[in-house]
Amino acid sequence: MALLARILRAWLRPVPEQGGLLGGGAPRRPQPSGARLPAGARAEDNGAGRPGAQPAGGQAEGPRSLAAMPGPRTLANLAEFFCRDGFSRIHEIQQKHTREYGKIFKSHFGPQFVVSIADRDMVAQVLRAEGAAPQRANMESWREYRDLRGRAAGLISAEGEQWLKMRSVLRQRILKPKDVAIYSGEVNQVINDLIKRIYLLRSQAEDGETVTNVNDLFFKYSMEGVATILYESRLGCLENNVPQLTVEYIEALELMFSMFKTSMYAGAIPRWLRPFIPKPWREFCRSWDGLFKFSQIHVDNKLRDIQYQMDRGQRVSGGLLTYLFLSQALTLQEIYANVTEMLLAGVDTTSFTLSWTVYLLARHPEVQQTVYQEIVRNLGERHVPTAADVPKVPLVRALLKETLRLFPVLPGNGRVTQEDLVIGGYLIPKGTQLALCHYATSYQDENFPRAKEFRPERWLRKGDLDRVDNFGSIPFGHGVRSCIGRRIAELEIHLVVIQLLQHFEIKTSSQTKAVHAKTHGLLTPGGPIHVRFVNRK
Ligand code: HEM
Repeated sequence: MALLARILRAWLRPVPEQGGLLGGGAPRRPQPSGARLPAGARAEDNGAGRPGAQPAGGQAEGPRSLAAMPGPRTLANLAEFFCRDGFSRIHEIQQKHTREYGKIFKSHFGPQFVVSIADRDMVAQVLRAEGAAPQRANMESWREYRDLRGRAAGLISAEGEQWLKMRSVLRQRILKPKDVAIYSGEVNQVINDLIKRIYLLRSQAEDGETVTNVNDLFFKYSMEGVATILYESRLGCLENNVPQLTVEYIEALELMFSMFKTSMYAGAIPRWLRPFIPKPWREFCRSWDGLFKFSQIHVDNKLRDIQYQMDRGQRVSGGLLTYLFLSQALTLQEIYANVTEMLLAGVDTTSFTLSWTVYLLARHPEVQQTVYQEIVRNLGERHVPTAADVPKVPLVRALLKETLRLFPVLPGNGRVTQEDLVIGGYLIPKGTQLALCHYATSYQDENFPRAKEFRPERWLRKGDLDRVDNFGSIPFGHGVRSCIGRRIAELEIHLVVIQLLQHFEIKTSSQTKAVHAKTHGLLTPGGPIHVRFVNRK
């Protein structure tokens, strides 16, 4: 009974705990910074508020306190997640709560306290106000693992000065389109293997055309593509017999992603409960061990190659890893950590986006035909594209933007406020965890007319002065802490979409089912996607 009472107390009282992959829902107890609070504003949170509540302290003007902010009640929220499988519907819950409580609302998830924002202009306000080293979420569990094993933090888990130093090194090689354009050749080799694999899988299908699980196919493509750039070597993911080391890595990655669901539960479990519920933390560590081991082996292999060339007085040149070694701007431990975290961040995100793209193309033949015609008109039927060709096919870029608007792999992003902010009329104290709900904003008609419809052309610029950037859809985040792998992902997706459409017409098959998105940290297709790859005449 005493234990039960302790658990309930922990659930119902906000205390700091751990975050998800890139910050969705990491908790932080609001830290009132009294000196900066306007009179009448209370920083502490007293439970669920009511829409339209009066400002605290009886003042008619000035920002309202968090106590006045509406939001679901703690127990109702718990029931939503634990009894109604809310973990797989986080994106829908964003929309539901926005309808019920408005575009800014608060929620408790066990010991976690989060202010959610589902308004384009408020999101812009938060992101434009951020300082030199924004904090996405409380990455306590990630850092705890790294301290336990004596490992360094990478870009995702590092903060402050340490993050700033690593970001300024890495940004020099992969942040701009021209930095990654040099990888077109390597990416095209991977695409070549992918297309061969599609021919093979088709030949094994009864109708000679259907591929029954494009999710799996694109997972292998993305892993091979990202690793080609990060490790400067091939892994063999698209071969018939995938090397054992890669198989082990995929297992660790799968464990990590099944862990996101588990770690979301774990995020609500205080550390002192671990002896009673040990599995989530044990698996979290086991999975990180596997991911680090894999990266370390590949990084060490490359390091040996470089050393070998240097010992023979040969000129050494190469990509990202070679640059990191030669510049010595990062320690070896930091290189391991960054490559590990980038691979983790880069594989599923890219592969789920590709799966959604192909699904949408199969479901919308008229859109597919328009994109194909643009490719043929501007690049030809057989030309193997490079990064330099992508601006000639604006519809391909628009296709990716529209896919990510409808299915943003990370349906929400996070920030921990670094100073007191007034947002939507509420005073948000420094240290508050914000959830930026860009799944919800992506589906608001005021941001995107006929928002539910798949219309890539909405992203086409009408003239040189026209900017279609829209804070309603920011699938790669925004600002100095935005996705550092964005240009890599775009290169991999743009080039493969062009080549897929040059080779095949993508059609639904009798086995293609409507696929519902599920969130387990990432927005994934809820089941395998089947499509037919029909030869172009
Ligand atoms: C379609 C593919 C991808 C999507 C939608 C995506 C999305 C995101 C988002 C939303 C963030 C958080 C940004 C913010 O807080 O403002 C992020 C961060 C990050 N992403 Fe990506 N990402 C993708 C691909 C990649 C790839 C290919 C890599 C690496 C090769 C990568 C590496 C990272 C890293 C390291 C961070 C943390 C950056 C930092 O904290 O400084 N991502 N990504």
